[in-house]
Amino acid sequence: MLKVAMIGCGAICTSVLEILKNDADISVSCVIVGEAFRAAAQDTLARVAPQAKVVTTLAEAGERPDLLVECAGHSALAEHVIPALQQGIPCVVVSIGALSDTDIAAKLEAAAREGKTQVQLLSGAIGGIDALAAARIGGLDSVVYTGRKPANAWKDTPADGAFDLDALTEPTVIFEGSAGEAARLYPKNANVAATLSLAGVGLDKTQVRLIADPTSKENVHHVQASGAFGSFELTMRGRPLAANPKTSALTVYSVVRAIGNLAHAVAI
Ligand SMILES: NC(=O)C1=CN([C@@H]2O[C@H](COP(=O)(O)OP(=O)(O)OC[C@H]3O[C@@H](n4cnc5c(N)ncnc54)[C@H](OP(=O)(O)O)[C@@H]3O)[C@@H](O)[C@H]2O)C=CC1
Ligand SMILES: O=C([O-])CC(=O)C(=O)O
Repeated sequence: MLKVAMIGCGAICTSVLEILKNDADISVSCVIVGEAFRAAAQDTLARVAPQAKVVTTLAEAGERPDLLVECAGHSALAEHVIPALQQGIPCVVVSIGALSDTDIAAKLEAAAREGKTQVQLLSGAIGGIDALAAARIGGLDSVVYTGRKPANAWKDTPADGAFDLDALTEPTVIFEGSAGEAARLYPKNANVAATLSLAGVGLDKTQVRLIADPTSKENVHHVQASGAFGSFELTMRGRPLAANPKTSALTVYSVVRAIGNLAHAVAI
């Protein structure tokens, strides 16, 4: 039985817990939340993971998990993931854009080395990371990423104000630049851009375009990569989660897959 601690009790975590409650090989022992979120998290866990404690730090849980799963936000890496790695607890994370801060990226790697363990950067809402990371070994020439989401997915971002999102009638480019800049400006919407960069040509060289599309009901991720291996082009049309239109449902399944691969006898 794999004992799992989770960080964040939002859209991804709740959907992950709903799926995991039927898996006899996995037990979620605690969910780490911010102090202000304790009561709401208790209500959620009563429904989807009654055995799990609500805590604000891993230390408060009083027991060591086999795995720490981050599905909270960029700040959770410094706050919870780095200390856990230092203690030798393996971690999987979805807030990959946090690594656009080179200080956090360096501390994450140093912590995993110190704890003689590993942090796995999950593919989340995007596919093809296996192909891209393999292609990088032969040498990549370019990676171009376009992220297109419905207009409401850009609420409470720098695009909200710079553009009148409610009044858009056609697809509108709200950002064009490097993946590093996209990840910093859009921490809840450009984790895919960061993931593609880290697997590919890096945060500065990965070209990113972000589009608010009032005609779309999907989160559409388009990637073009070329290099010594040849080239590929990929389009993912992700269904957004009802609880958070910024997040594609595939992110949930990516987390469940990663946990299952560590818990089950056969991994795929
Ligand atoms: N790799 C990928 O493809 C994707 C990655 N993501 C990442 O996953 C994150 C979570 O997504 P989602 O579940 O949809 O978002 P939600 O906003 O629905 O839930 C996130 C929850 O985590 C909490 N939280 C944030 N920071 C911390 C922290 N440091 N410690 C404890 N709790 C924290 C939030 O609290 P509060 O609201 O108070 O901040 C919120 O309750 C996104 O922010 C993004 O970084 C999302 C989609 C795709
Ligand atoms: O879930 C998605 O479609 C992608 C996303 O939010 C991100 O890249 O941060």
